[in-house]
Amino acid sequence: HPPQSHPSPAPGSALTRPRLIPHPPQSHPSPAPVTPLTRSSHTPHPPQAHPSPTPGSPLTRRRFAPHLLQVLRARRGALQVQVHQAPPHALASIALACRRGVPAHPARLPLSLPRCPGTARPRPAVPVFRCPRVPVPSLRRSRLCAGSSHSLSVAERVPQAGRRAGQGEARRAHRSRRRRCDGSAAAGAAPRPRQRRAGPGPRGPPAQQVPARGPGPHLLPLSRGRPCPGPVALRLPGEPWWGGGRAAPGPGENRVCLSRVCCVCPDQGAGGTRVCLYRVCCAPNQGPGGTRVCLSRGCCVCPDQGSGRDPRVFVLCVLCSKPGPRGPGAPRYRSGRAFPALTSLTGPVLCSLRSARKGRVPQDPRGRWLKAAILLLLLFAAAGGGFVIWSRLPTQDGIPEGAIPEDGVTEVLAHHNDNLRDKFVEIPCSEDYDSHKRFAGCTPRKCGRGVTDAVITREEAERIRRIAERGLSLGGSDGGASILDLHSGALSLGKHFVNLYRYFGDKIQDIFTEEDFALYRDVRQRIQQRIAQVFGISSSAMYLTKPTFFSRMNSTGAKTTHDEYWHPHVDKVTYGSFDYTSLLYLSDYSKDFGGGRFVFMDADSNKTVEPRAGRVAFFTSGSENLHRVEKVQWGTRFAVTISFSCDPEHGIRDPFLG
Ligand SMILES: O=C(O)CCC(=O)C(=O)O
Ligand SMILES: [Fe+2]
Repeated sequence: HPPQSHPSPAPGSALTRPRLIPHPPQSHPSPAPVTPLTRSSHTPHPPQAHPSPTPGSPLTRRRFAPHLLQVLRARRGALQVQVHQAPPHALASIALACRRGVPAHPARLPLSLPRCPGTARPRPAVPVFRCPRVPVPSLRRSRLCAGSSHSLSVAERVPQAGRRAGQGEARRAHRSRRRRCDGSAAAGAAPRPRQRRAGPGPRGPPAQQVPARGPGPHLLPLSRGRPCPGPVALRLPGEPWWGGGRAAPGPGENRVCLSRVCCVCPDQGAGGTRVCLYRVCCAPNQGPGGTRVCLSRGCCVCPDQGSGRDPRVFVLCVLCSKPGPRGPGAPRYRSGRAFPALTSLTGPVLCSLRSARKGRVPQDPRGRWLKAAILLLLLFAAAGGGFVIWSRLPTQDGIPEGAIPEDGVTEVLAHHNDNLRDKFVEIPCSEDYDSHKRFAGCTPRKCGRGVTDAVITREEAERIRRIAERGLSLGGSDGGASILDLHSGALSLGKHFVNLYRYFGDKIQDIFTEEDFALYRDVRQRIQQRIAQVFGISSSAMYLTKPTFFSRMNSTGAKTTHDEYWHPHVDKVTYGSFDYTSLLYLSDYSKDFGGGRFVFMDADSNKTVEPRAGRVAFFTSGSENLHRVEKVQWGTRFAVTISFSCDPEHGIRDPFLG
């Protein structure tokens, strides 16, 4: 479902590209007559035809922003491969880590990037240099783990720290982690940073695109978790739960502690987990955060933010577990008990009962007793608190029952039978925009959400829907969500995407007419003007950005994470470049399809927008507008996501035929 994973976009910036639509007909003969793509007949052009990562030397910390390192190291040091073939979610996380300046699309990068030489200083590819350095608190100074990237940078430091400091803390932590969590306990095995796989997010790539390397953690289902102990949320009372934490500046800016030994950095996560960490985990018993489950004393996950069994969520937690120093000066729980060292944290136990056994080293009996006690405790918790946990288990769509009311408790912001002239609700802006370059006359100062049925007529919507139907009929996802991006040509096909323009070449004119495209351009122009008017900004300071795409959703089960459109997400986090999102609905809720309502997820309640042909919903893209789409229950839902950025560098052109 990620429009970013456009199969083969033309290199170069969309703004400078002489021709937006690539037509390399020689190598890809166009089929005639125009027929739907089938897997046997189409010739995909996926840069994602991932070559195996080129082994490079470990990237040194000195050279890379740790955030970025995190992302890159997650692909085992294969910088060039990582960046080049980065699936959309990885790019998003790089962008997130770097905050800005990271190319928005892999195609803008040189296709063959230099290897990182074994010993010499690595010569990283373009994006690395574009990342501003962000100070990360040193391990020694910080007793709290500052989230995944911090922890990962611990892992990075291990070999050096180990050599230098012998039995240093980092080395112990690393050994312990390996022994318990990654199943690679064999003596002498090379230190291996945890593979982080970005979560699905609303538009994550298929998991199989990021193959796990080596034995991964043996994951236990979330149901073995237990409700969180009181979190130390760095949040002021009364602050909205999405209002962010008050914590140290820098990457830990939004850091929120789930316990005294585990903090997360919402601004550093990747993929779906980043949505999870993005405030939700951090919400102390409010909103979706109420569904938070702790896998260990210091490690919580949000089952409502993606599959609770998602290893990515888990791994992040593992990385979070970090022991505080021992000794008299060591920090203590409120109870007065000292923080346990990592070896006695329950995280690893939960992480891998099996692998922990395999790689076990002799332990002192106290540790064993402690473990037994913890296990017993968990058993009791499972029995006694069974109902609580059960009631919070994710439902089929990944949303724990009770956490997000399905019906009844929600407020309807826009009913499908209403014909709304203009409805607008102003809400305070989140801080998301502060971490991006601001553009006068565009970057939101006034935030909110609006719905209007007065910009696009139902007839226009119907015509647009027919364009979508025509295009999507040529392909279509195996799962319940298909996309068509007229700008890049990306079209869902089976479990992947193909480039419509490449495939059909000039034959594309048999599918679409210039009239179709003119209508599409006109419609987006009018939506842009309305957004500008409502938010009091200048329309000319807004740039259409990618992904802008048609979506077709039905009740077919998801076959890949692309199809999982229902995850709560924040567009600015998911897509990076978005400042204003708009949705033009092309079919009617309750007439053409059931389910599939758009839901703003606020702390106090959910607010739904019921799609209606010609209806435009628009909102600022930051976390003040966390949202999701309900699963479609029956029928087919068509919509267009039209997105705008204030950054001209992220602008894309309208599609033209010919
Ligand atoms: O189709 C919708 O209603 C919402 C889609 C969405 O949230 C998105 O494209 O980011
Ligand atoms: Fe969205």
